Amino acid sequence: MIVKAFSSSANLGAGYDILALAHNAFEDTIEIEAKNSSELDIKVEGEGVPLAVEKNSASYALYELLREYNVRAKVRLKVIKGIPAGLGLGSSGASAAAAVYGANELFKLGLSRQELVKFAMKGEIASSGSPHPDNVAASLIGGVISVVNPNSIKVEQVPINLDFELILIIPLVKIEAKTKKAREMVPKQIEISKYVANARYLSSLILGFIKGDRELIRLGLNDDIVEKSREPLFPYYPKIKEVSLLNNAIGACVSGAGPTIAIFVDSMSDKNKIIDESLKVCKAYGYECIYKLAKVSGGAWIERRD
Ligand SMILES: Nc1ncnc2c1ncn2[C@@H]1O[C@H](COP(=O)(O)OP(=O)(O)O)[C@@H](O)[C@H]1O
Ligand SMILES: N[C@@H](CCOP(=O)(O)O)C(=O)O
Repeated sequence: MIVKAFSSSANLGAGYDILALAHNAFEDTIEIEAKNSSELDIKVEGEGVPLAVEKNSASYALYELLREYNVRAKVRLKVIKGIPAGLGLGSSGASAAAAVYGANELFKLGLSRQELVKFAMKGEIASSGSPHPDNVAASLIGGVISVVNPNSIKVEQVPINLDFELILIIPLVKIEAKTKKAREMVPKQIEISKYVANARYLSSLILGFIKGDRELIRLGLNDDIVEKSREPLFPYYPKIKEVSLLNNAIGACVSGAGPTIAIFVDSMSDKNKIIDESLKVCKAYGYECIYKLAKVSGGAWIERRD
């Protein structure tokens, strides 16, 4: 069986560990097949990813799912990366999402996409040390998702009533254990005024998506807490955001834990100028960046069943 899942941008605006968006910028592919066996055994194959079951987000998630449902089988799991890892594009989350989605079909477990989030998110323990559900939920379910409850895992799709696309500004860097480091940078305590400002942004962003209100989305694509605390990882971000807004972008935010920047644009935005100016900002800060256009995408899918 061949399964695919798209990349994602998490932490939209002030939606840290809450709001994420699946997009068709890149996709991961998982090959999964199983033979009968008296016990569960998973063999990981792939290039450029850890091959130890407990170190690969896809096999870690798969193991948790199959153990929970007492599946005894010899499973071959091949991870074929299309999403560059460590750049804030939900790379670890996408293959975990594809792995559990494929296993659910292969072993006829009958779980919903929402129910599979609980297992896919465990895969993020392998990649970042924390089971954050946002990326995997977006890659599993598609669209824009909001993690309403991380414990009972309640995830809802946010209706999107504005036509927009993304310009992803992607620095070609390698930050070892990037998301793990980025999560350690988030403050444990904040002033109430910062909480209220971020709650306003989040409210504005979600209302903007639902009402299709460009101005509300622009107001909502801000974060005074997490993005600010992680800025040393992407010093070019404030300037990229400034030049994007000057050229009539809807707004911009850090994609996941970065270093990629997601710029929301529509027919009113000067896309070419935003791309040119943003790449110049990258250079000015000493980074080599590429850009990728993307649209909101669907969730994981079965490419081939046999
Ligand atoms: N299946 C996988 N796909 C991508 N990265 C993985 C996978 N399994 C484990 N990893 C590890 O996770 C890290 C990348 O994940 P992360 O830091 O969350 O960045 P991102 O999700 O932005 O790609 C890398 O260190 C990589 O070795
Ligand atoms: N909410 C997470 C999102 C990480 O996204 P990634 O694409 O950078 O892995 C976090 O900010 O830790």
